[in-house]
Amino acid sequence: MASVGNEVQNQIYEGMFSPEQKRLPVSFEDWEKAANNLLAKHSFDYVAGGAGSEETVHNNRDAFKRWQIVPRMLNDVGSRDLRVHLLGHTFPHPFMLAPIGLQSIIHPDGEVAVAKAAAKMGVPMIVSTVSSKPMEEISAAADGSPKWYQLYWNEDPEITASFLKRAERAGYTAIVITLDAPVTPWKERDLTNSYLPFMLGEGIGNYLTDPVFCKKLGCDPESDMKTTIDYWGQIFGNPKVTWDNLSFIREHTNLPILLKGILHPNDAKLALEYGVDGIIVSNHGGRQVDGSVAALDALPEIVAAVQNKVPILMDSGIRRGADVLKALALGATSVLIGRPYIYGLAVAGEEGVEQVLRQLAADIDLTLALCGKNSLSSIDRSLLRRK
Ligand SMILES: Cc1cc2nc3c(=O)[nH]c(=O)nc-3n(C[C@H](O)[C@H](O)[C@H](O)COP(=O)(O)O)c2cc1C
Ligand SMILES: CCCCCCC(=O)C(=O)O
Repeated sequence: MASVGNEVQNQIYEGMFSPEQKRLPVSFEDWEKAANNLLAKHSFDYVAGGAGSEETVHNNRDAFKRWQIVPRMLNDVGSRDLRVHLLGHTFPHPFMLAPIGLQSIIHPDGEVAVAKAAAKMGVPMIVSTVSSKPMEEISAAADGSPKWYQLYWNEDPEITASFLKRAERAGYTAIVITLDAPVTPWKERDLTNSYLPFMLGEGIGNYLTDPVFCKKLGCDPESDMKTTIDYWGQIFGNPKVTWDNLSFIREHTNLPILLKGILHPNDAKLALEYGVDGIIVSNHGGRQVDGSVAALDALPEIVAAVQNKVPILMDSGIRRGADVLKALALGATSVLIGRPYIYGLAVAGEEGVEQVLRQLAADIDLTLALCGKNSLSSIDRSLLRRK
C-alpha cells in the first residue's frame, strides 16, 4: 500500500519552518501568480490563455464546483492505496503529465527538467510532438520511467511514420493521438501579443532531428532556419484526416493507441469501433473551442457509452486533489495535469515541477482519507452529490 500524504505533508511542513529551504508556492493560484511574475508576458499568456473569450477555460473550473464530495466516516483509512492499473502497467499516483509543447519558452531546460522530476515521482509523462527538445533526449532524462508519446498528425505520412518509429525505439510505451487541433485555434492573447512561437523556431525539436524531415528539407535544418520553419509550416498538421486514417497509425506502431480530445459520446463509440486502446476526455484546457462543454461535464456520458471496454482518462481543469477524486468518482481511471506543472517549471525548473507533483500527491492522499476511503478503487459516483 502506498501512503504518501502524511509523509509528504511532513516534508512540506518541515520546509515551511526551515530557513535554508527555498519557499515555494503551495496553492495553484500562487504558483500561477509566481509564474506570471517571472515569465515574459507573451510566454505566460501563451500558457494561461484559451480560445476566444476563454469561456471554456472557466467552464472547466466551474464544472468541478457543480460536484460536491460527501465524505464517509469510520472506515479505517490508516493506510491508503493510490495505485492505478493502466494498459498493463501499475503507476503510483492517479495522475500523469499532459503533453505540453514548446516548454523551452518557459524554462531553458524545458521537457528535460520535467522528465527528471516526473521520473523521481514515478509519474508518467506524455511528450508532445511539438516538444522543444527531441523525444530521445527527453526519454534519456526520464531514465527508464514510464512515458507516452503524443502525436500530431503531419500532412506528410512518411514523417508521421518516422515519429512513430522513433517513439517506439526511444522507449515510449503508448501513443496518444491528439484529435482536437486540426487547425490553429483563435487565441486572442497570442494574436494581441503577436506571438506565434513556431514562427520563431520554437517547438520543432523533433523535426530538426528527424532523418525523413531533414532529407525532404534538403538542407541542414539549423543552418537555414527560415527555410526550415517554412517547410515545417507546410507539413505540420493535417485537417483532412478522418477516422479511417487511424489504420495508418495502427500499421506503423505496435504500441497501444489512445485518442485525446474526445468530448462526444458518439465519438467515444466510434473510437471503440476503430479499436483504440484508451480515450482521453479533454478540451485541451479550453484552448481550442470557445464556449465548449467542460471536460468534466462530458465525462459521465462518455463513461456510459464506453462501458468499461477501454480505460478513460480526463484532463482540463485539474488543479487539486479533490478535483482528481471527483474525476475518478465519475469514471476516469486516471487524470492528466497540464498548466499546474508548467507553472512549477516556470518558477523553479525541475525542483518546481517536483514540488507541484508532491503537493498534488499529498493532497490526493489526504483528501482520500478524509473522504473515508482507503483506495482509489473504492471510489465511485456515490462519493458525489450534484449541486
Ligand atoms: C502551453 C500548452 C501547450 C500545450 N501543448 C499541447 C500539445 O503539444 N499537445 C497536446 O495534445 N496538448 C497540448 N496542450 C493541452 C494539454 O495536453 C492539456 O489537455 C491541457 O493543458 C489540460 O488543461 P489544464 O492545463 O487547464 O489542466 C497544451 C496545453 C498548454 C497549456
Ligand atoms: C495547430 C495546433 C498547434 C498546437 C501547438 C501546441 C498546443 O497543443 C497548444 O499550444 O495548445
